[in-house]
Amino acid sequence: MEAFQDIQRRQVADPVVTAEGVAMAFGSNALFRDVSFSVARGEVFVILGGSGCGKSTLLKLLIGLYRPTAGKIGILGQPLMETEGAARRELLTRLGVMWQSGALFGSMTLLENVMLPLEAHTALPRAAREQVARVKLGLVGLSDAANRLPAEISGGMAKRAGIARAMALDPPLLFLDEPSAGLDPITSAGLDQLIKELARDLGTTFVVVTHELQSILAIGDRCIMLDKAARGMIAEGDPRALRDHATHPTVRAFFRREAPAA
Ligand SMILES: Nc1ncnc2c1ncn2[C@@H]1O[C@H](COP(=O)(O)OP(=O)(O)OP(=O)(O)O)[C@@H](O)[C@H]1O
Repeated sequence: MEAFQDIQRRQVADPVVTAEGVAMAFGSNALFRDVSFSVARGEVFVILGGSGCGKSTLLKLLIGLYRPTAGKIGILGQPLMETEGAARRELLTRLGVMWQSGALFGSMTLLENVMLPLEAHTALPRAAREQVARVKLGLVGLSDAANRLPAEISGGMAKRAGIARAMALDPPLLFLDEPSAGLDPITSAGLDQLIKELARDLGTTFVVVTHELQSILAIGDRCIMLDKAARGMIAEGDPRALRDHATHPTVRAFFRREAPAA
C-alpha cells in the first residue's frame, strides 16, 4: 500500500481485532485491498468513509458473515477464517452486533427482544433471563420502556434497545453499524455519550461504522478511513489529530468539511 502520511499505525499489545492485508471483491467489483489495522481492548474504533467504499462490508467480514478474498482477520485472539464448527459458533456468540435499523422484532416487547439471545444461547431459566434483560435495558436508560413494542418508541430508543440486545450475552466486543443514522443531532449526541460510558464503565471494545463527523470526533479513540477511489485505507489514527493534521485531500475534506481540491 502507498504510505500516506495520514496512516499512523499503532502497535497494540493484546489486540481484540486484527486485520492483515484484507481484500474484498464482489465478482469483478473490487472494493478494497491491503486493509490492515489492530483494535486495542476497551477502545472505540471507528470505520469511516464515503458511501459505497465498503464500510459495512468490512464490518461483515469482521463478524464472519463474509470471507475476504485475501488477508487474515483475528477476533479475540483467534484466527477467524481457520476457526470452524463449535469453536466458531462459540467465538461468534462473544460478539455483539447492532445493525443500522436496530433490527428489533416488532411483535415483541423490548424486554422480550433483549431476552432473545439469552434464550438462544444460554440455559438460564426464564426468570433469570428476564432479570439479565432488565439489567441491560437499565444500562441503556430504557428501564421504563421494557414492556413497550418497537412501534411505540422513538428512533433513538430503538437504537438503545438494539445496543441492549447486542449486549445481552456480555460480549467483550460490540459492532455498531451506523448507530446515528436517522437520528436528530441531540439524540445522536446522547447515543454517543452512551457508547463512551459503556466503553469506559464496562471495558467493552466498540467497532463502529459511521460517517457522522460529530460522532466520530465524540466517540472515536482511533479510526480508519476507507476510500472508494483508492480501493483501500487512506487514513488511520486519532480522529482529532486527523482533523488537525491530515494531508490527504479526501481526508482533509472529510474532517474539515472542505470541498476536495479539483
Ligand atoms: N452482498 C453483496 N453482493 C454484491 N455486492 C455487494 C454486496 N454487499 C455490498 N455490495 C457492494 O459493495 C459496495 C460497498 O457496499 P457497502 O455497503 O459495504 O458500502 P458502505 O461503505 O457501507 O456504504 P454506505 O455508507 O452507503 O452504506 C457497494 O457497491 C455495494 O453495492
